[in-house]
Amino acid sequence: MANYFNTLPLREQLAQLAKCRFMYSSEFADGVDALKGKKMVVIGCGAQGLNQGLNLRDSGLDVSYALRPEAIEQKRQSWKNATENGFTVGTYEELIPTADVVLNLTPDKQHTSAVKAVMPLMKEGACLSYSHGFNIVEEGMKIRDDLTVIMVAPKCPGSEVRAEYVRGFGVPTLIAVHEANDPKGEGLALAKAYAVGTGGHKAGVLMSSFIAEVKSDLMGEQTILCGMLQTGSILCFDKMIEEGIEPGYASKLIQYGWENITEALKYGGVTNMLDRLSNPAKIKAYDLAEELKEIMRPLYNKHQDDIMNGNFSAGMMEDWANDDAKLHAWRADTAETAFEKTPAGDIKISEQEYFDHGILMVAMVKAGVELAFETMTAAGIIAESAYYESLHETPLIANTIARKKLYEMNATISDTAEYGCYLYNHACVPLLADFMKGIKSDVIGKGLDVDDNGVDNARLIEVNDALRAHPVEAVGAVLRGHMADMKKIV
Ligand SMILES: NC(=O)C1=CN([C@@H]2O[C@H](COP(=O)(O)OP(=O)(O)OC[C@H]3O[C@@H](n4cnc5c(N)ncnc54)[C@H](OP(=O)(O)O)[C@@H]3O)[C@@H](O)[C@H]2O)C=CC1
Ligand SMILES: CC(=O)[C@](C)(O)C(=O)O
Ligand SMILES: [Mg+2]
Ligand SMILES: [Mg+2]
Repeated sequence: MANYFNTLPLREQLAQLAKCRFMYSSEFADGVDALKGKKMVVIGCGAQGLNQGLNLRDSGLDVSYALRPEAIEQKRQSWKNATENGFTVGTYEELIPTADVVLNLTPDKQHTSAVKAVMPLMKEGACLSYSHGFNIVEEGMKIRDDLTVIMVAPKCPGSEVRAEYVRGFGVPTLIAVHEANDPKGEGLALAKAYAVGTGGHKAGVLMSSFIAEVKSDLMGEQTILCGMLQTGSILCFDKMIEEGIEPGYASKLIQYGWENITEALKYGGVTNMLDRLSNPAKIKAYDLAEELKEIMRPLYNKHQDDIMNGNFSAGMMEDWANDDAKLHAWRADTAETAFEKTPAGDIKISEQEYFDHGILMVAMVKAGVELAFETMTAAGIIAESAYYESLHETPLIANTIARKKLYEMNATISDTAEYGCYLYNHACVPLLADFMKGIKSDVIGKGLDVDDNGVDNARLIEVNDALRAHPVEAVGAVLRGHMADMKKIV
C-alpha cells in the first residue's frame, strides 16, 4: 500500500484539504434514525471505543463489542471496559457477520491488520467507520467495493467525548464519506446519525474529508494540543524549581493551571484568556507570546510540512515496525521528569491566581493556538477546522492533565498523538533554551511585582486591538455562537 494523499495531483490534494462545511443543526433533524435498529459492532474498546459506545447506547443505539480472542481469554482492559459497562462482547466470528456498521476504534498502528481481519466477515453492503483517517490516507488501505466507508472523528480525547456528553453537551466532530466507498449513497446519512449519537452535533460538525481530517488532526495533536502542553509543563516546572518556588505549589500550578486558563479560552477565545490578566500582565503575556511565536514558527512549519509530505507518517511507521521502540522510550523519559514525579501540593490556589502566577503559561497557550491555526490555514486547512483542532480542543486536553498529569494525557490520546507529542517536545525544549534563560518567577510562580494596574494607554490599545484582530478570534466567535449547550467545567 502507498500513501494515498501522495498519489493525488496537487489540484485534488487542495480540493480535499479544503473540504470543510459547517453543518447547521437543522441538518441533524433526523437524529439517530438512520442507525435505529442497525447493529453497531465496535472493534477496540479503548479511549474512543468505550466512550463513543457509551454515548451511542445512551442515544438509543444497538452497540456491542467484537474483541480479539486474547483480549477475551486474558480478560484484558478492553474486555473489562465492555463487560463492566454491560455491553455484549463476542468474537469477530460471532458478531462481525451480524454488523450493519463496524466501528474501527483500534489503534492506528493496528488498522491494517484489524480491517484485514474483519473485512472478510462483514456482510454485503455493510458500513465500516473510522475516527481518524490515517489508515485510508497515509497507508492507502483499500476497502471492499460493496462496503460504505465513513469517518466520524471527535476533535477530543476519548474520556472528554463521554464527559461532555454526560454534561449535556458534546465535542466538535468532523465527518466524512470516503468517495471510493459509498455504493448505496447512504454514507452521509449514517455519518450524521453517528455524530448525533455521540453528541457531536451539539458542539459543531464539519462536513470534511478523510484527507482534511488527517492533515489537521496530526498537526493539532503534535503541536498546541499535546506537544506544547507537555513542553510547557516541563519547562515551567523546572524554571519554578530553579527560582526557588515550593515544588508542591509549582506542580499544582501547572497540573491544574492549563485547565483553568484554557477554560477562559473555551468560552471567549484568546482575547478572554488574556483579559483575565491585569493590564501589566496582559502586556507581558502578549510580548512573551510574540517572542515564542517567532522562535517556534519554523518548528510548526516543519511539523505541518512533514505531515503533508508523508515524512511524519513514514517515520512513525518505522517505529511501528521497530516495536514502538521510540514511543516506549519517550514515554519512559516523560515519566522520569521532575514535573511528573512531584505530586501537586495540598495548597489552595484560586482560579484567578492561576492566571496571575501563570503569565508564561498563558503566553504559551496563546502562541501555540495562534501558530497552529496560522500554520494549518496556510497549508490549506479551512479556518473552522483549524479552530476546532487548535483552540477548542486545548481545554479538553488540559482536562486530562488536571486528572493525572502528562501520564493521563498521553494515556488518553491515541498512540499516534502521543508519538507526535514526544517528537515535538524533543525539538521544542532545546529550541526554547535561550528564551527560558531570561524567564524569572514574576511570570511563572510568583506573579508580577507591581503595585498598581497602570500601563501606557497607547500600548494597551495596541495589544487589545491585536488580540481581537487575530483570525482565530473571528471564526471562534461564530462557532462558539453555535455552542448553546456548552457547560462550565471549572
Ligand atoms: N484516543 C483518542 O482520544 C482519540 C483517538 N482517535 C482515533 O480513534 C482510534 C482509536 O484510538 P484509541 O481509542 O486511542 O485506541 P486505544 O489505544 O485506546 O486502543 C483501543 C483498543 O484496541 C485494541 N486493539 C489493539 N490492537 C488491536 C488489534 N490488532 N485488533 C483489535 N483490537 C486491537 C486494544 O484492546 P486489546 O489489546 O485489549 O485487544 C485497545 O484497548 C484511532 O484511529 C485514533 O486515531 C481519534 C480521536 C481521539
Ligand atoms: C484526542 C485527539 O483528538 C487526538 C489528540 O487527535 C488523538 O488522541 O489522536
Ligand atoms: Mg484529534
Ligand atoms: Mg489524533
